[in-house]
Amino acid sequence: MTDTASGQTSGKIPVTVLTGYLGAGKTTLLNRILTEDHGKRYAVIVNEFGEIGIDNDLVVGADEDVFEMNNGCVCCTVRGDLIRVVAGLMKRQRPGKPAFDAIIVETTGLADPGPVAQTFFVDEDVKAKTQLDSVTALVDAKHVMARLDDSKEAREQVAFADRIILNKVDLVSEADLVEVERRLRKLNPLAPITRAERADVPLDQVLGLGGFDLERILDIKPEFANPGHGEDGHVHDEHCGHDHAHDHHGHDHAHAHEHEHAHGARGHAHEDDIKGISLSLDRPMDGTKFTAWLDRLLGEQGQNILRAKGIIDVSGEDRRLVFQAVHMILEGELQKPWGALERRWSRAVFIGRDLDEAELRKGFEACAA
Ligand SMILES: Nc1nc2c(ncn2[C@@H]2O[C@H](COP(=O)(O)OP(=O)(O)OP(=O)(O)O)[C@@H](O)[C@H]2O)c(=O)[nH]1
Repeated sequence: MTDTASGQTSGKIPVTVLTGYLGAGKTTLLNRILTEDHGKRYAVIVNEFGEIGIDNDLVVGADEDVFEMNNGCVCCTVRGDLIRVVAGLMKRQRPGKPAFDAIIVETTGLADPGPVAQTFFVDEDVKAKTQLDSVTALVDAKHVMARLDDSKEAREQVAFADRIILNKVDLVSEADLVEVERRLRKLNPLAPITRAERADVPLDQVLGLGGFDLERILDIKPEFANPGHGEDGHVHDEHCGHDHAHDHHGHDHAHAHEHEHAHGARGHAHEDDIKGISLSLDRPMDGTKFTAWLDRLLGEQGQNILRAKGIIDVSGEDRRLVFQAVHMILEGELQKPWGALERRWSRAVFIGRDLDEAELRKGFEACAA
């Protein structure tokens, strides 16, 4: 029986999983959910973007309710992590006075959402206390067509979703939107598609849907709720193992090998040729130099840069400079001031193909004031 006011079913905490490729708008939606006046308290689980923390700082109200899984990647190492984080959250709940009403999990843009959703069906403790409410996929209207061509993860995210939010409609024409919608429909005929700008969807279209459709997922992935290899307590993720012959969640062997490779790479990316590079600097940076460097970099290599994000300590400036890019589309602004006791440092993450780490590091460090 569903209690529609709370979205909860039989006292279990509803869980919403947000997926979508790098830069699609997941954090934008999350921040809307956290700032909108709905009288609910959400526990948020985010997955760190690279090896240094950035995402956590970009989520509003991050101090209190945001829990990090920073083992790199939700898909392959974090099912165990997710179980631990959820178990920890459950300990904070008190009968009669819940600490929060629902859990939102933001997955990394390179993950197949399957294993994350599966966690809510496989682990007994988690299963007893939570209920997967829905999987919502954010789609970047401008870049999604290319990603559907070249990324298996991007296709899986769309195919797996209970609801699709076609975001960034401001960046493309109506004709292109219709084309994108047709393509999404082919991959996922059932999920409602909602157009959005800055993820401005009514929240009741994302939260408390009671929409996770296990039967549909079992059609796509019959092993979903009954993994032979990942029994209770088996928290190490089985795609990462090298000794099992069966195709566990629709991942094939080639994928397992990609993982092997990627584990050695910094920032742990998924697809073989994609890597994440984390840069940091403990000295203040020259704002003008940094902006010029970033503009030039995106101009020259924007095709290959799937995603970039950073928080920069600008010399002579009390506020932190936050920048984000998806390919060549760059946004940057001065945000909240550094705290009096806070460590001021600059950090940036670039995820892309054919990136030259040494060159990037040199360019970044040359922007020191
Ligand atoms: N023009 C435009 N930009 C948008 C829209 N929605 C989000 N953005 C921008 O797109 C960039 C990526 O948005 P995020 O919300 O951080 O994307 P994300 O999916 O969380 O990204 P990852 O966590 O890196 O995978 C940011 O610079 C946003 O400001 C939109 O509707 N239109």
